[in-house]
Amino acid sequence: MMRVARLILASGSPRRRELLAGLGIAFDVIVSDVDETIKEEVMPSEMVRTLACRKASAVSNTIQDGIVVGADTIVVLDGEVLGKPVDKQDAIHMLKKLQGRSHTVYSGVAVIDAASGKQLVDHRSTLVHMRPLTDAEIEAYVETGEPLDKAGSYAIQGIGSTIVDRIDGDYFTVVGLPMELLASMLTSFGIHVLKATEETMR
Ligand SMILES: Cc1cn([C@H]2C[C@H](O)[C@@H](COP(=O)(O)OP(=O)(O)OP(=O)(O)O)O2)c(=O)[nH]c1=O
Repeated sequence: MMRVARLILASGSPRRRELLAGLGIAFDVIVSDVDETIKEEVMPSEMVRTLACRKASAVSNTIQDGIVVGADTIVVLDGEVLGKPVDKQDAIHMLKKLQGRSHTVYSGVAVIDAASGKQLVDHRSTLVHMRPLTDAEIEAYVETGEPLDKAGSYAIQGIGSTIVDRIDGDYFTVVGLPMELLASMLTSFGIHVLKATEETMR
């Protein structure tokens, strides 16, 4: 039988958990409390890479063995970084800025082998075109509660699907975990998604 190293998702995001579960590979979830502030001015790509590494290493530092995956997602409009809203007012404010315009979603992924310390980090970005929204629509959307734990205050996979006109790029990057990128990174750590799936189906 093929040896599959213990895979660990260093994320409290239910979306990331569901996406990884969709690959059919067993994994554990270990969530750590990391400081998500970055002091220096950095490019958005650098920001999501740094935070993904911070999340993965916070977990890999606490274990001896395992392949740890961390990720981070931000929304960027005209150079302004929109993270998760602090409250409903903040969510309304973000959506008023995003409506009727295009923005870029950046997702960083870091994979660390806790035993060897080997580390890979990369990112993807996707352009999202949001349709124009009335103030009443924005308020109704925020009242659903869906925007409150999402970068940019919307979820493309949920009710937010009705406010996105179209995207240019990878859908999973917007949801928070670029799957094609992750699978290719895992290959470098000996975890072959398609081969592993074949094994489990036998
Ligand atoms: C834009 C967008 C973001 N999101 C979510 C994905 C992430 O959970 C969240 C961005 O916040 P993150 O700080 O990247 O992640 P998190 O705090 O939820 O989880 P963790 O740090 O433990 O991994 O926004 C969606 O679910 N759908 C979307 O369309």
